[in-house]
Amino acid sequence: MTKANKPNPRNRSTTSRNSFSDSKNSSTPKRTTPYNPAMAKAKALPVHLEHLIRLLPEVLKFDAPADMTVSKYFKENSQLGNRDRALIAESTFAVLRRKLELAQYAQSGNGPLFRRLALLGMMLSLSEGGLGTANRLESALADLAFVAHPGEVEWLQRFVSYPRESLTEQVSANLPEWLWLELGNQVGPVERKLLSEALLKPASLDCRINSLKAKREDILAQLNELGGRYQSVPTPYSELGFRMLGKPALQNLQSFKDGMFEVQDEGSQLLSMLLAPKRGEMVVDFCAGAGGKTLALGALMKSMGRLYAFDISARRLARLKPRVAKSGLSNVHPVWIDSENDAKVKRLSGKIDRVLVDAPCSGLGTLRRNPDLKWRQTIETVSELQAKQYSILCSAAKLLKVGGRLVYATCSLLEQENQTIVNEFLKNHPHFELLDPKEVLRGDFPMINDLPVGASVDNSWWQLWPSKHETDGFFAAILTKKSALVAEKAPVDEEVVDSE
Ligand SMILES: C[S@@+](CC[C@H](N)C(=O)[O-])C[C@H]1O[C@@H](n2cnc3c(N)ncnc32)[C@H](O)[C@@H]1O
Repeated sequence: MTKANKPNPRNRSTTSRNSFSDSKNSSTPKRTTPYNPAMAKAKALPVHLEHLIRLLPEVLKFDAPADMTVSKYFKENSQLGNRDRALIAESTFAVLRRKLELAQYAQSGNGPLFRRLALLGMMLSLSEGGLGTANRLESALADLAFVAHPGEVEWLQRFVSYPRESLTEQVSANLPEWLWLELGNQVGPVERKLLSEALLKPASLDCRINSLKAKREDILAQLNELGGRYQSVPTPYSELGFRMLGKPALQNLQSFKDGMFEVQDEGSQLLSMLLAPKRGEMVVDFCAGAGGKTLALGALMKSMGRLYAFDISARRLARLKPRVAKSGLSNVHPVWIDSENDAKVKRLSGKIDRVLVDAPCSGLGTLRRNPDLKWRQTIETVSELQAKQYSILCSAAKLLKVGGRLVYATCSLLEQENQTIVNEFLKNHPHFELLDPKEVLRGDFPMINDLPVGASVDNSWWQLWPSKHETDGFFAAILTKKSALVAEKAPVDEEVVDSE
C-alpha cells in the first residue's frame, strides 16, 4: 500500500498568507484577534488553530484515511492558501504521530481538549521543519505568540521539558498495544525502540530523476540555485534520487511539469531496481496503482519492450495515465483487471520475463507519512489482508517464464504479510526458488558495508527500515521460476494447491 509517490497535501506550501481574512463560508473560522502588523510575518495565526480545532475531531474518528479527510476539509475551505494548508496538515499529522503521548499530556492544562491537542500539534509541527525550516521547540513556542494565551505558553513549555521517563515505553513509542507487542516479538525490544523513534519523524520529500529526460546533477544545480525550501541533496543510496530539505510546491516548477523528475521515496526507488527489467522484455507491474513503481520500471527499460500496469482500481490507473504521458514513456500499457484471476491475466500465462507484485498491505512501513494507519489497522485487518496477498502472489506467479524474476513486495513491517506469505507460496510451489539478494544484486546495486542495500547477512529477504535506511519500511522477496512445473501442465492440481 505504498503511498510514497502520491502528491500529498502535506507537501504543499506557497507564499499565500492572508487567505484567512475573508470567508464567504459562514461556518469557517474567522479572525477574532485584533489586527497587529507583526502578524503579517507570523508563521502561525489564531485562524490556523481554529481550523485545526475543527479538523482534528474529524480526522480522529478514523472513518477514512487522514489524508483524504484533510483534502476534503481543504476543498470545503478553499480560501485557505497553500502555506495555511501546510501548517494545518502538518499539525494534524503531528497529532496523529504522537497521539498517545499528547492525549496523556493534554489531560493536564485548561480549555477544551481539542484546543490543547491542536496547540501541541502546532508546536510540534513548527519545530519539526514541517514548513521547511528546522526550528527547535523553543523557537516554535515563539512562533505561537499570536496563537497561545500566556497560560497556554507556560503549559506548552512544560511539555517541552517534562521528563519523558514518566511515560510507559509503549506511550513514548506512540504505538497501539497490539503493534507494540507484535514488533517486540518480531524484531526484539532494542530494534523496536529504534524503529518506533524513526517512525515518529516526518518523512523527507524524496524525488527520482526520470533518466529519459534529465540528469541528477542538472536538476540538483537548478534546485540549489533556487535555494530556500528547494535546496536538495543526493539521496544516500539511489543514484537517481535526491532529497529536498524543504517541502516546496513542485507543481510550480517547470522541470517537474515537464516530467524530468517524480516524487518517490528512496525506498520505493530501490525496490523498483530489484526487478532489474531489461529493455525489450515483457514485464508486469501487477499492483501498479497510480504507477509510482511503473514509471521507475519503464525508465529502467529505456521505454522499450512492454510493461503492463495491472490494477483493480480504475481510479488509480486513471491517475497513472497523465503521469505516463508526462514521463515520455511509450512502453506502458495500463490494464484494468477485475481481480487477480481476470482472464486478461490468464492470457499472459508463462509469457512474462519479470513480474512485480507490490501487494496491497497494511502500510505500516509508511507510518512516517501515514501515521493514521497505526490507529486504523488491527491484528484482524492484517490477517484479512493475508488471504488476498497470497492469492495475488499465486496468480502473478503464473505469468512468469521459466528463468524469469518475480519480486513480491510490501510496505509492511510485519512478518505476517511478508515472510509468512512467501514461505507458504514456496511450500506450495516447489518449482519457484527464493534468490539471495546478496548474490543477485551484487555488482549492479548500491552497496553498504560490502552488502547490497537492504540485503542481510543472515537471510535471503530484502528489507529497508526507517531506523536504518531513513526510507519507508519495505520488504521484498526475489523469486525465480526454476522449471515449468507439472502443476502448470495440470491446472487442476495447481488450483488445489493455490486454494490451500
Ligand atoms: C501498494 S499499492 C500499489 C502502489 C504502486 N505500486 C505504487 O508504486 O504506487 C497496492 C495496489 O494493489 C491494488 N490491488 C488490490 N487488489 C488487487 C488485485 N487483486 N489485483 C491487482 N491489484 C490489486 C490496489 O488497488 C493498489 O493500487
